Amino acid sequence: MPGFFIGRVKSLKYAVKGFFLLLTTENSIITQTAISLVFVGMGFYFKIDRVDWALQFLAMGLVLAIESLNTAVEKVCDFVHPDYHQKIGFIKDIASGAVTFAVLTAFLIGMLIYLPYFL
Ligand SMILES: Nc1ncnc2c1ncn2[C@@H]1O[C@H](COP(=O)(O)OP(=O)(O)OP(=O)(O)O)[C@@H](O)[C@H]1O
Repeated sequence: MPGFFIGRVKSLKYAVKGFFLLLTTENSIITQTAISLVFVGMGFYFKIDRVDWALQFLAMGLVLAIESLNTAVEKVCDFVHPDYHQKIGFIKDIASGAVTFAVLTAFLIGMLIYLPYFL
């Protein structure tokens, strides 16, 4: 049983390490984080309500999580096959497509929250 808990703590340690690696080394994640912070600022400026904060954080988390997985897929592709290959291109394209789903969802949530303030 103690082995189970030691294993979980170690997994958490690696997860936190990966979190900081993404935030400090990956330009796409740094950019998405900066955009998220702009929306946090907008949330304070327009005094959005609790549900809108929750939806906004959900949208930000969704985009950052999918973008992080996309980065991992790109790294695996580049590691296993650094040269050009049609299948690698296809895999990278559909991984980016997953990011597009998340970004479109976040865009719709952003519109629903902020559009009324501009009308
Ligand atoms: N080895 C490859 N073989 C075939 N096509 C590739 C290969 N590498 C990249 N591509 C094509 O180029 C696109 C961009 O790939 P790339 O790895 O540069 O990602 P990116 O979107 O520019 O991400 P990042 O800016 O985070 O590196 C892919 O979606 C794919 O269409």
